[in-house]
Amino acid sequence: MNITVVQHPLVQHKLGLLREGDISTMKFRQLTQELARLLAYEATRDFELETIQIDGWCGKIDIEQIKGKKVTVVPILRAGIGMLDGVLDLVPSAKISVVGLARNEETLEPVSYFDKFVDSLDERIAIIIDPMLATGGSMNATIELLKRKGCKQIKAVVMVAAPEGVKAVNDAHPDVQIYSASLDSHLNEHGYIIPGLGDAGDKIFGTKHA
Ligand SMILES: O=P(O)(O)OC[C@H]1O[C@H](OP(=O)(O)OP(=O)(O)O)[C@H](O)[C@@H]1O
Ligand SMILES: O=c1cc[nH]c(=O)[nH]1
Ligand SMILES: [Mg+2]
Repeated sequence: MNITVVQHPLVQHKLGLLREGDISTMKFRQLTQELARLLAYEATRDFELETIQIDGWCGKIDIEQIKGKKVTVVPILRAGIGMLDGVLDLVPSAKISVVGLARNEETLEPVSYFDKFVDSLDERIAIIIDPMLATGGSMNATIELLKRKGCKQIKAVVMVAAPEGVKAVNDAHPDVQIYSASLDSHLNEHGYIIPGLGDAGDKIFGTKHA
């Protein structure tokens, strides 16, 4: 299975705190941002650098900068929004593309309701963010939208992944690297990740049901 599970102690500690059953909206949101920041650090580790010359205080010097056009971060609505600020802390000049998808609770198929992409996607690295990779339907739909717009370098950053979703993405898009804080056990009969986090969107937006 092609996935990078980030084993950093801070990542594992924060993930454990997120799994608390009756966690508050405030705590879930805060931990999601902290985790997103750490996961983004790992996902950007292989970004290419180029050397440029600038005027330093003592004359011309060579410095390194990230090569190419600015990255685009792609939150999948709604829950992906919860990770956005954490990722932007690390890549503050990133452009943001948005994809709105909601899973049909019966069929588990993603239903598209919005998208808005930045330009020149063929020249940008896209980092898709969504806390949950369950069946993989939402992630694959987003990857397909990006590829249709010409995007060639895509990374997927999630907090928790199910083996079923990782396989679905690996099979359809072997070129897309997946980063996660955890590879969990399986999906239950309702398509929820076990042990997972429950409904991440509801927990981030405070719409969680009793
Ligand atoms: O891998 P999949 O089976 O497609 O499931 C994962 C998707 O489900 C959740 O979103 P949801 O549809 O609940 O929307 P929300 O973010 O508005 O809560 C989650 O945030 C993912 O986008
Ligand atoms: O476990 C899951 C699966 C889909 N969406 C969620 O928010 N959680
Ligand atoms: Mg949801």
